[in-house]
Amino acid sequence: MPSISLTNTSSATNSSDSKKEKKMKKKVALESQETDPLMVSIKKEKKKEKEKKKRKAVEFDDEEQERSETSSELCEPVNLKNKSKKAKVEEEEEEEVKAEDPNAVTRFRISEPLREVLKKRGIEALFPIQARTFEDILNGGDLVGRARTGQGKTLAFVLPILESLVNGPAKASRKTGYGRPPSVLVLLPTRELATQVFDDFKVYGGAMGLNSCCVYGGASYQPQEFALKRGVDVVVGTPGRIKDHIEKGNIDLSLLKFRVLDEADEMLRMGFVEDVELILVKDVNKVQTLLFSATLPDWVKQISSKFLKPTKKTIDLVGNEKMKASTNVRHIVLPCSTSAIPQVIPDIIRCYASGGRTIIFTEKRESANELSGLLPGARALHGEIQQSQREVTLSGFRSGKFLTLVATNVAARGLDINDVQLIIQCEPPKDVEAYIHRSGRTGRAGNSGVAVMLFDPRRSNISKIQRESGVKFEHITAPKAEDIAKAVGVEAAETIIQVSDSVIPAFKSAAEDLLNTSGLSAVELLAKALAKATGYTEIKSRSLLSSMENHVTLLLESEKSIYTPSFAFSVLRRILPEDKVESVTGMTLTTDGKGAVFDVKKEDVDTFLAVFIILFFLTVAAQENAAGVNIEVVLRRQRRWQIEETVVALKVATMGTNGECIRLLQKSMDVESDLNLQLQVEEFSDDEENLKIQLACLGNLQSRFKLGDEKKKVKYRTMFTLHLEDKGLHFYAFHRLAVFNILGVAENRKHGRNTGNNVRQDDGRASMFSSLKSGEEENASTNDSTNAEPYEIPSS
Ligand SMILES: Nc1ncnc2c1ncn2[C@@H]1O[C@H](COP(=O)(O)OP(=O)(O)OP(=O)(O)O)[C@@H](O)[C@H]1O
Repeated sequence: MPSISLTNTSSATNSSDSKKEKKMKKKVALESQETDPLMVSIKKEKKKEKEKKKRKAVEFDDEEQERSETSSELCEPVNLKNKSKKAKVEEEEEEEVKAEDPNAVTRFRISEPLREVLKKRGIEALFPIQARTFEDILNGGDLVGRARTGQGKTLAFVLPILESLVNGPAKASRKTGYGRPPSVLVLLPTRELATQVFDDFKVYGGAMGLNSCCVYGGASYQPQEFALKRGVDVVVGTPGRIKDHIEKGNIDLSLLKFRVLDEADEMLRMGFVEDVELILVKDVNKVQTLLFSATLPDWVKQISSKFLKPTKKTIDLVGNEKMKASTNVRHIVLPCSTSAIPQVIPDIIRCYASGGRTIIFTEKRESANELSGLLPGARALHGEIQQSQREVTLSGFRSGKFLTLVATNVAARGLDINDVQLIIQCEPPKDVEAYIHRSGRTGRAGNSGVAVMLFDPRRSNISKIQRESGVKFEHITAPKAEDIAKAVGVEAAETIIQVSDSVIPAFKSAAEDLLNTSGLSAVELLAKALAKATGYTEIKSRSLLSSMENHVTLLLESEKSIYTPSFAFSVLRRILPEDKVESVTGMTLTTDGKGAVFDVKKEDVDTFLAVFIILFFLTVAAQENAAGVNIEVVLRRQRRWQIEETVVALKVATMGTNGECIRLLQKSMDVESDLNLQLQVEEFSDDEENLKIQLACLGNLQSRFKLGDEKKKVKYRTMFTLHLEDKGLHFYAFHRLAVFNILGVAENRKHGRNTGNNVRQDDGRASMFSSLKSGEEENASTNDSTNAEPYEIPSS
C-alpha cells in the first residue's frame, strides 16, 4: 500500500521506463473518469472544442500551404511558420488535456508545497482512490477505502491528512513546538511497510513543515524515544512497538487528530487485535479514523466498525466486481511438484521477468532460505532474519544489487518496489487475500506484470483462489527450450552485436579453428554461443505432469474404468518389477475414467513401453488380468493446459432418462445467485443405476444441494479438466478429495429406479471413495448408503 519515491528509482530504470510509467499512470487515472457519466459529458464537450480548434488550425495551415505553393519565394519561411503554429496548437492541447483531467492535482485543495513534491515525482493527477477520498478525508469524515493493489492508497490518506493539519480543520487545534504529541498515528502490519509509509510522510510532510517518525520492533528503542520526546506530528509504526511506547509514556495520544489502519485486515489477522484495540482506545468521536486495504473481508469490516464513527463513508473501488486481484497482472498457473520447483524457477524467470526484478513467495521461512541458496543471486527475506539484515536486503533489492528476492508473507503486503516484473508463488497461499496481495507486488501504478503460481496438481487447491479472487488463470506448462530461446535469445543476440568490432581480429583465428575442428556449421556454433550467453547450456526434458527434469509422462489406458490411482498402480504391478512401479510418481486419472497419467524416470521409459508391447502381442493369461491395457508416452503436449471448468464428479442412481436426471439435479440444487453452475453430462453408462454425471461448476463449489426444505453444505471432489491437443484427452488432477451428499434419499431403495423425484447419494461412488481411503482397488459393487453427513477423503 505505501509508496516509494518515484524519483528514487534504481539504476535499472532509464528515462524511457519513466516515460512509460508516466503514460501508464495517466491511464490508470483516466480509467476512473471513463465510467463517470458527468466526466464523460464534460470530456465530450472539451473534445468537441478541441476538435474545432484543431480544424481551424489545420484550415489555417492548408491556406498557408496553398499560399506557399503559389509563391516559391515564401515557401520555406511559411512552412516554418506552419510548423510553429501546429506545435503551438499541440502544446496548447497538451496543456488543456492536463487541465481538463478531472483528477488533475490542480483541481484539488492541495497546497503549493505538496504540488511541488508531487510534480517532482511525476504525479500530475490523482489516482481514482485518491480522488474519490480526498474531499471526504479533508472534510473530517471517517473513511474505509479499498482499491486494488498498486492503485495509490498510501497517498490517498497522506495528502488529505497533511492538508488538514496545515491548512484544514485540524490546523486550529494542532500543537506545534518542542515536545508536541503526535497528531497522526499510522498503524501497519510489518516493519518494511512502516518504513515505506514513513518515507512518504517524511517527504510530503517535510515539504509542509511537519515532522514524522517511525517506530517498529526489532530496532533499538532509544532513537525512537528521542524522536518522540523531541515532538513529532506523525508517528508511523507497527502495533506491538507503538503499544510499548504508549505504555512507557513515550507516546501521548491525547491530542491525536488522525489514526490510520493501513492493511487493516492483515493487522487484525496477525493477532494484533488486542494491541490495536488498546492503541485505539481514544473516543472515536474525538479522532478521525481511516482504514485502507486492497482486501476487506466482512469480518474485518465488522471488527473495525468499532474504531470508526457510524457516519463513516466507504469508498470501495473493488466492490462486487468479480475480479479482486490486480487487472494489470497476467495471472498464470503452472503444475509443478515440490521437488521440481528449484529446477523450474530459473526458466520461469528467464521467460517472464523481462530483465526486471522477481519476488518469489514461499509459505515457510526454511523454504525461503533453501530456495534463495539454490537460486544464483537470490536473497531471502522473512521474519526470522534480523531487522538490520532485513533492511539491507530490501534496500539491495530496491537498488537493483540483486534481482531475485525469496520471501515469505512479510513481503506480501504493500511493498512498492520499482520494476518488479514477476511474482512467483511456490504454492497456492492459504487464503485469497494472500494471493491478491502477493500478486499485487507487480503491475503497480498502471504498469504491467506477471504472476506465476506453481501448484502440485494432486495437492493444491487453486480453484478456491480462482473462485474467490475472480482471476481466470492462464494455464501453462514449464517453459521449454524454445520458449527460453525466444525470451532471452534476442537480448543475447543484441549483446553479441554490441560487442566492439575491435575484438574480432583477436578472436578471429580461434573462431576459425573452432569452425574447422568442431564439425559444426557457423550457424550451429553461433547457436551454441547464444545459448551460453543466455546461461542456458543444457536442454533437459521435463515431465508434462509435474515439470520434473528428466522425467517423462506416460499414459496408461484401459478398456475398464480406472476409478482410483491405486487401481492404476495395481495394473502396473501385474506386469512390471516392483522397483519400477515404486519409482512412478504423480499418478493422476484422466477425466474419461479410462486412463491414468504418471511420471517415470527418463531411463525407465523403454522398460515400461517394452512390457506393454509384449503384452499386446502375446495372448497369455496375463493379458486377461490387464485386459485392454496399453501405455504410451505423452509426447506432444499442449503448451497451455486449459481449465475449461471445475468439475464435480458425481454418480447418481436415479430414475428415468438422462434428461430427467439432469432436470432432477438442477431442480434439487439450490445455488447461490451469483454462481454460475451448469450441469453437463460427461458420460452415462447403459446401466441407469450407475449413471456417471459430471457437474461443471463454474462458480462457487460451495454450492448447496437442496431437496424439500433441507439444505446442506456439500463438499466436493474437484478436478481440473485439462485438454491435450493431440489426443483430445481430458486429464484431471485431483484437487481435494471430498464427498458430497445429496439429501432426500429415497427410502426403501437399494437398487433400481427411484420411485420419487429424488436423487440419492450413489453407493458405488461412496465405496469408491472409501476404497481410496484404504488404498484398495475400486469396488464397483453398489451398497446402499444413506449417510447424510459429508465425509472427506484425504488426497492420495
Ligand atoms: N496519482 C499518482 N500518480 C502516479 N503515481 C502514483 C500516484 N499515486 C501513487 N502513485 C504511485 O503508485 C505506486 C503504488 O502506490 P501505493 O503503494 O500507495 O499503492 P497501494 O494501493 O497502497 O498498493 P497495495 O495495496 O499493494 O499496498 C507508488 O509507487 C506510488 O508512488
